[in-house]
Amino acid sequence: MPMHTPPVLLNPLTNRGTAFTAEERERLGVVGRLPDAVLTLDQQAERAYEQLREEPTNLAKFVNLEQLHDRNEVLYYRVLRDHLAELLPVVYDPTVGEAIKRFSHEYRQPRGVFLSIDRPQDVRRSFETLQLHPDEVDLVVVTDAEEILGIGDWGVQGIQISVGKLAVYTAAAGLHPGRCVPVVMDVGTDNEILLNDPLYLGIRHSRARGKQYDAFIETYLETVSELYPNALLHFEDFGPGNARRILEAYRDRYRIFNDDMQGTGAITLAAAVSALKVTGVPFREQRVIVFGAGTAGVGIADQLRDAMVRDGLDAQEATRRVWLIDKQGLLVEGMPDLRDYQVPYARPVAEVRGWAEGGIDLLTTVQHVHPTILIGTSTSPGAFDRQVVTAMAKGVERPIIFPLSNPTEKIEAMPADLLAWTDGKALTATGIPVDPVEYGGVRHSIGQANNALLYPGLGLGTVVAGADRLTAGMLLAAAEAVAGQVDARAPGAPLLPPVKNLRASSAVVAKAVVRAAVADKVANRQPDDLAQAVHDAMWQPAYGPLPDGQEAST
Ligand SMILES: NC(=O)C1=CN([C@@H]2O[C@H](COP(=O)(O)OP(=O)(O)OC[C@H]3O[C@@H](n4cnc5c(N)ncnc54)[C@H](O)[C@@H]3O)[C@@H](O)[C@H]2O)C=CC1
Ligand SMILES: CC(=O)C(=O)O
Ligand SMILES: [Mg+2]
Repeated sequence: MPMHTPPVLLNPLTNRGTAFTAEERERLGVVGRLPDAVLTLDQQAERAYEQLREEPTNLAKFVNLEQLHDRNEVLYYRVLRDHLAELLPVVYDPTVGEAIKRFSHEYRQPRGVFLSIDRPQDVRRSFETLQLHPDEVDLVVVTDAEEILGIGDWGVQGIQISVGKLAVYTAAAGLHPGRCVPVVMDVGTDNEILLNDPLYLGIRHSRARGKQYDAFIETYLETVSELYPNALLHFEDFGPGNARRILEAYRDRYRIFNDDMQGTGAITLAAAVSALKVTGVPFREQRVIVFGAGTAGVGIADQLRDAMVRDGLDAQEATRRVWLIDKQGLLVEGMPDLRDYQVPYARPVAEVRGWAEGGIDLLTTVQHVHPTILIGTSTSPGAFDRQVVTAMAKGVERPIIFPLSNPTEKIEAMPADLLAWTDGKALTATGIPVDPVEYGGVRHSIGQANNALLYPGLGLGTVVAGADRLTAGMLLAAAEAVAGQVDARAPGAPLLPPVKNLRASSAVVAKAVVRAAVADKVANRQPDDLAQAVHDAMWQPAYGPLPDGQEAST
């Protein structure tokens, strides 16, 4: 018989390692299987952090933290919570992009659920292996990895974005890690690097599309919502065609959320609300250019357009104040390659006649439109260059410029350049974390307009309300709650709350979301004491009493 290791030490949700007391070691049958000393969680956290600091690169830190995650979840989240601003860029954006590219080579052990399009009959039993009851799951994050961050198709390796998004939900908003499930739908990959890599761990064929793909999505949604009827179903980093199609087809039937469209739209709206408090110019007078008209770009366009409608414009007037640019240039009516979701924003031919021969580029559009807001969701690094930015600054006193592409190597412009080119006037926020910038004797803190600053509180609010659906009202409430936490009018102040306050910020967002869910009549719970209910729902990384039934295991 092989040597036995007690399961309590192997399960990261139960393992406490050297923090098990003598009495617990006795009770759990692990006597003699740990060194003698009994450490506190704080001591363990100090040691884990020390080990982490010795790692030479962010990728090595990522691997170190994942191994800790696989050994002891409480300790992992304690370290993450205590050093959130420092470690969020390691477990999430931008390092997670690097980890996704390296997944098959850095692989240590599985985490999450791996669904294969070649075996749709296994979807149900794959989830059943988790042995979770219908009321034991709050959240399922799934990706098909077609458009991971700005780095494209990474096949099965995209599981790490589901894991990373969930780490943020727990660290930032206290979603219980044992009630959250990361999933990858492996539908094949068109990435030749992966298909030709002998160590690639996913299915070795091109991406399934059409009927087979659609049936797989349907199977997924039916199965997960039947097994876990209360769970929020979060979709991440699907390709532009599928992301929107899935949300629109199923948003009325299932409790689904597309983070790249809805979360990004809402955090960008929050940053814009904050910036307009500085400029004093209302939404109905904004002129917006969105550069990169894909999942995130059009999600943002929709949110900003809706803000203009709330500010008094009719839908058509509002749409006319948003200019979308994609690979072919400014999107103009009648272009043969427009995607269906881009069509409403395409400009009339008459408007742009004489602007340019052929495609109309960003600079030309800026020179004609005099935008007040410029958004980057293009994955095109450096696209907001000095010429574009100075042209924009000629037409507006305080240019609002959000280069949102991730990871770092994809960003349209760095804030230091934006501030230098506009003599410190730019109001900016970025998708990646950026250090403060000194300019003109002012220290400018740069808000992180990343959906991670919003979706944790949104998810927590949805869970606390027991909401049947995630409504537009809940998204708007989340955006307003984020914006309400900052006053960007002081020189150099950020447009968004800092990451180090994310836990408190998420609680504020969650309360606003519960109120909106009640107002939208989708809430199944309406707590009398909302602040307490949100606080109680937030899982803390601490060793409580051992759960009932956790006895010596063989
Ligand atoms: N800050 C945040 O919270 C978020 C940021 N993003 C970032 O936005 C970027 C786009 O992501 P998705 O919208 O999901 O991808 P997507 O693939 O749906 O959209 C990208 C769009 O940019 C266009 N594009 C590519 N090169 C271009 C160029 N040179 N000029 C103009 N347009 C160009 C593509 O044709 C496509 O329509 C990524 O870098 C992603 O990391 C996405 C979601 C959230
Ligand atoms: C932040 C995020 O969701 C993205 O870049 O895709
Ligand atoms: Mg994403």
